[in-house]
Amino acid sequence: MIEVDEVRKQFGGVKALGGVSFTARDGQITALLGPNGAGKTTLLRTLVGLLRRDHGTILIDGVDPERDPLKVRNNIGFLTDQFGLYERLSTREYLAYFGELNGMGGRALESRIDAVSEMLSMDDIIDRRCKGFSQGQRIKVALARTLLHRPRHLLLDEPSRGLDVMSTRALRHALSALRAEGCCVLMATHVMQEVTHLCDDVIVIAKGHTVAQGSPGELCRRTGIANLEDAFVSLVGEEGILA
Ligand SMILES: Nc1ncnc2c1ncn2[C@@H]1O[C@H](COP(=O)(O)OP(=O)(O)OP(=O)(O)O)[C@@H](O)[C@H]1O
Repeated sequence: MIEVDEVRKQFGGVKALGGVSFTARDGQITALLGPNGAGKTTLLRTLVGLLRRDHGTILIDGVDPERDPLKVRNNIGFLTDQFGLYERLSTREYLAYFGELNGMGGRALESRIDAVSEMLSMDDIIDRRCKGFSQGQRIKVALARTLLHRPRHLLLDEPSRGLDVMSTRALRHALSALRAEGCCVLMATHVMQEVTHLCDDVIVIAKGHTVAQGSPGELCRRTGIANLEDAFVSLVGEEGILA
């Protein structure tokens, strides 16, 4: 479970997070929805301890990432918006390398690589060198790396960007399977269809503040608007969209 209370973060004069509070539960996929610049990436980076917050409380299964970063990182998979692949390595070699860094090895690592490759439909790229991979192929490899050590918490920054229809479906199936295993998934996205069909809970943030939290149905009921996209626009306001 991820518990966030009144988290603030400022970069010089830019207030990226002005007071974000929410709870993301185990066995649920929680969407982080917000206009460009709302603070989603900053929030995810702060949750994994890559950025220090200025104010507020963060607990990942009761552990503060600033107090015990190693414990929290062992318990989290983070798909960032910036990732580097090692172009001279094949996907399998790349995953084996990061698996070993996470303390995995031997047959267990080999079969986990096979399982993740199957989960994300990566047969065509698993034994190819990463050099020249398309954006969608690169995201798949990064996602596979994120899932390798079976993290209890999964933080994803726009995971479906650049993915084709089949890969998007594979991603949805993978996330549904992880939810069924009790994983806590927190996912920043701009794809409303994904939120409607996949997510149990939605956190709406605008200008660094939590505006609302609830299921897609609850947000529609609260705003009196049947369509989630229109409900979202109503919650953040035109000002939020243009910020
Ligand atoms: N390292 C940084 N230095 C200065 N400003 C930053 C830094 N990182 C983020 N910001 C600013 O903080 C605000 C929030 O940015 P953030 O990337 O978290 O938004 P986002 O919700 O992820 O946006 P998008 O949907 O466009 O990816 C923006 O105004 C951004 O310019």
